[in-house]
Order: sequence, then structure tokens, then C-alpha cells
Amino acid sequence: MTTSYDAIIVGAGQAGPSLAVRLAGSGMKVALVERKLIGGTCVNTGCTPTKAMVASAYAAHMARRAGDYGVRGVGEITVDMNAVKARKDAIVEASRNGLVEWLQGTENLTLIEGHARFTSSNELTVADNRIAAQRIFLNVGGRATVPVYPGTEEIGYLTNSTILDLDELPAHLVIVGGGYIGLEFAQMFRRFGAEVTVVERGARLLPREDEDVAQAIHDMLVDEGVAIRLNADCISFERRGDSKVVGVSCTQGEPEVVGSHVLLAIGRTPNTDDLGLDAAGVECDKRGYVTVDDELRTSVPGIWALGDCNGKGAFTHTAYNDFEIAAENLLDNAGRKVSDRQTAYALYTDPPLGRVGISETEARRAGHSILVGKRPMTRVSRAREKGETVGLMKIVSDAATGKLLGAAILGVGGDEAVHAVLDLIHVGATAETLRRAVHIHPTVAELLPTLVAEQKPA
Ligand SMILES: Cc1cc2nc3c(=O)[nH]c(=O)nc-3n(C[C@H](O)[C@H](O)[C@H](O)COP(=O)(O)OP(=O)(O)OC[C@H]3O[C@@H](n4cnc5c(N)ncnc54)[C@H](O)[C@@H]3O)c2cc1C
Ligand SMILES: NC(=O)c1ccc[n+]([C@@H]2O[C@H](COP(=O)([O-])OP(=O)(O)OC[C@H]3O[C@@H](n4cnc5c(N)ncnc54)[C@H](O)[C@@H]3O)[C@@H](O)[C@H]2O)c1
Repeated sequence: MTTSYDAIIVGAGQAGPSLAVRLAGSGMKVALVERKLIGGTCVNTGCTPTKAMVASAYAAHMARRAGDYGVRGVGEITVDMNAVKARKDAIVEASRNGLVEWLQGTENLTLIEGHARFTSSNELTVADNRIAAQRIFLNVGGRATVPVYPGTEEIGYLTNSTILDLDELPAHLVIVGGGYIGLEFAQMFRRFGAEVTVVERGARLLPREDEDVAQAIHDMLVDEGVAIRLNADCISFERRGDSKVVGVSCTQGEPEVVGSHVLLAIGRTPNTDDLGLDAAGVECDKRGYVTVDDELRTSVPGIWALGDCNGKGAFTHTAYNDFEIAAENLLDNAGRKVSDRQTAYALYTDPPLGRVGISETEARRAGHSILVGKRPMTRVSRAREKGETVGLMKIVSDAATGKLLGAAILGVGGDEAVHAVLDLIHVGATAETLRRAVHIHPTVAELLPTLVAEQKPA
């Protein structure tokens, strides 16, 4: 027997739950299918646990630096991984439970546990149940990419999910991949007390960032004792006694990196390979991302794809924005589009990197003649007062139109301060508008008007 709904949502990640509640609130009979944990990656194995652990690592770091602030009596700092894990687990559990309660308390909404698979363009199976709807929303997210290199399965690798279960400190954590996931874990585990080596195939970290920004992050990690191997393409794994060996193809340095644990952080794979998309006729690109238009409609009328699985964003805020676009266009005929979204994200190292709009390199590549304002955090009084002067801040604007194009704030509070520029870019404002704003002293954001006043052709 098939149960019919007005709408089915597959995946309770960062778009699904809000969409389910909104549609149910409009009077639709809604099914939300989740095969694992409500809240998806962000709540269970992504943002929430990692930022909780980043906070523990920050506390350890600042405790070690207590003397710099005149605080005495702090002995040797060690980190109790059991306690770090317990704190992180409690935060994750509270978030997930809050979500579950919200969903369970929503009228017209049925939560279905299990893996959903299409049998046709309007029908899915979940275990032995058949469910059907004229509107189906995919919010299936992604998972850590696991390579097929020799030895991968033998070494007992970690991913962003399984590393969260560790309740003991790795002696030497080798991280394959120097992207967002790799770098957040690298600094965090170094601060917990582990030896850490990052193996990155690229010539530098974070190729999407400007070279000065990526270099500053590189230097900051090296200063804290993280070893970074660049131009080192991981090609194999081997278990040797208690050690794990990462074989690298490189022209400089050792062809092997030996550690006690290996974390794979080489990117994400969308969860679209086991969804029966062929049976529905839904098209994907060659990397498995569901193809969608500017309003998140797939190639099949009545099926939408939201969040990481559509390849248009890779963040919680972009997944949530996808919910708004889909819901408001369907219910309010709002005409919202993905292309109206500004690029914005943060890398949660300490200090964090807050990024909005386009980088200096991207602006130049796009043919803009640009003005750039830049200063090291050593020249930001709030950073000096806090004793946290690592990093730099930079604003890029278009010399011809005066419009703000982008900003990077690698510095204390950079993830928050960058929103001042994000909101102005969102409304198409000029650097002059920002220059005339009066910001609060002493803050990091206070320097943003000064930065644009100091902009020079670059
Ligand atoms: C370590 C890490 C740290 C991160 N930190 C940040 C951060 O600080 N800030 C940020 O913005 N982003 C961060 N991200 C990215 C963020 O987690 C994702 O962009 C976000 O979770 C995407 O949400 P989503 O709804 O698209 O998918 P997901 O959150 O992945 O949810 C998809 C859900 O669908 C379910 N599902 C999949 N297939 C099926 C099926 N066939 N049937 C039923 N259910 C199914 C899955 O079980 C999952 O629960 C991080 C990611 C990682 C891995
Ligand atoms: N702060 C945040 O918002 C945050 C934090 C973590 C993750 N995320 C999301 O998760 C996504 C995935 O993150 P990620 O770090 O896994 O992927 P990524 O694509 O950002 O980085 C992967 C890195 O691995 C390297 N690499 C790939 N294969 C390799 C090999 N064989 N040997 C050595 N290096 C190799 C790549 O050159 C690249 O630098 C990000 O795009 C981001 O959207 C966001």
C-alpha cells in the first residue's frame, strides 16, 4: 500500500526540517524521511561538534598563554579527551533533541526513519513502506570522500565523523587534505597535544583564498607546531605494526608520512548514488550533484534539490537559504533565486577567517580594476588589547564603480566582523558608504571604514 502526502522531504539536514515545518504549517500533509540522525551533518558530525571542540582547543591554548596576560599559578596544561568529548556530545545532543522535539510537535508532519529510494518520479520506498507525493524535496547532503588508494581499507582511517568518537589523544595524527576540514582538525588536535602532519597535494593551502591569506594561515599553523607537507599527493596507505603509513608522491621530502592515526579530509561526496535517481529521471552532474536551476528545481517537475547535494553551496547557511528559496517560491511566489546569494563563509581556525564576496585574485581575474585596503592584525587595537594579533584584514572594491567586492578578515572575531561588509555587499553599497559609517570602538569591525579610506590601486 502506498501512503500519499502533499510533500515528501528526503533528509533532515539543514534545509529539510525547516522546510517540513513551513510546508506543514501551510496545511500540507508532509513526510520527512531521515535514515540516520535528525540534524544531518552540521548538527551531528560537522559544524556543531567541531566548533565545540575548537572551543576546547582554544581554552587549552589560552591556558598555556595565561602568563602572557599576567595570570600566574597555571601549571602544565593537559587535555582530557574524555571530557572534551563529553562536552561536545552534550552540545550536539541538546541541538539534536531540540530539533526532534520541534519536528515531533509539528502538526501535519510525519517523521519516517529509514533510507528513501525512488521507484518513480513521485514515489519512494522506505524499508517496506511506499510513500508518494507530487512534490519531493531532496536534502540528502554528503559524506566524506574515501579514496580507492591501495591500503585504504586496511589502515582503519578516520573521517570527520569517526574522529569525533576518539576519547584518547592520537600520538601523531596525519591529515590527508589541507582544506577546511583538514585545517580545523589540524589546529584543534595540535592544541590538544597531538603531533599533527597535514599532507596536501596542492602547492599551497586553500587555493580559493588569496596567496597572502593562505600563507598567513600556513604560517600560523606552523608556528603552533603543525607540520605541513605541500606538493605531496597521497597515493597509498599501509599498516606497519601500530603505525599507519601515508605514501605520498612528491619531488621533495620523504615519500612516506608515518603516524598513529590518519584522518581523510579530501572533500565530500554527495549522497545521491543510492537514491534511485534513475528511476525518477533526475539528472546529476558527473560528480553526482543533482542538477538544479536558479530556483532549485531539478530536471523533473515536482522534484527539488536543496543543500550540499545540489553543489551550489557547501555550508549550513547556504542549505538554509535553499529552504527559504524553495519554500517562499512555492508558497509566496517570491521569485527568490540562488544567484542572489553572496558568497560568504568562515574557516574556524583560531583566529578564524571570515570571507565574503570575491577575493582579490578573483576580482582581478574577473577583469575589475581594483582598490585594496589591507592591514595586519598587529595594527588593530582590539587585537592588541586581547593579545591576539595573528592575521590580516583586507577589503577589495571596484575602482570604477566604487562598489565593495569582497573582504577577508583573518583575525580575532573575523567571522563576526566580516558581516559588516557582507550586508553592504548584499545591498550593493560602495566603499564610500562604508567609509562614512561610524563603528564602535574598540572592535575589529571599527577598522573597516579606515581600511576602505586607505585603499590603493592594486
Ligand atoms: C567537519 C565539518 C565541519 C563543518 N563546519 C561547518 C561550519 O562551521 N559552517 C558551515 O556553514 N558548514 C560547515 N560544514 C558543512 C555543513 O555541515 C553542510 O554544508 C551542511 O550540513 C549541509 O546541509 P544539508 O542539509 O545539505 O545536508 P546534511 O546536513 O548532510 O543532511 C543530509 C541528511 O540526509 C540524510 N540522508 C541522506 N540520504 C538519505 C536517504 N536516501 N534517505 C533518508 N535520509 C537520507 C542524511 O542521513 C543526513 O542526515 C561542515 C562540514 C563538516 C563535514
Ligand atoms: N568552516 C566551515 O564552514 C567548514 C568547515 C569544514 C568543512 N566545511 C565544508 O566541507 C567541505 C569539504 O571540506 P574538505 O576540507 O574535506 O574539502 P576541500 O575540498 O575543502 O579540501 C580538500 C583538500 O584535500 C586535498 N587533497 C585531495 N586529494 C588529496 C590527496 N590524495 N593527497 C593530498 N591532498 C589531497 C585537496 O587539494 C584540497 O586542498 C568544504 O568545501 C566546506 O564547504 C565547511
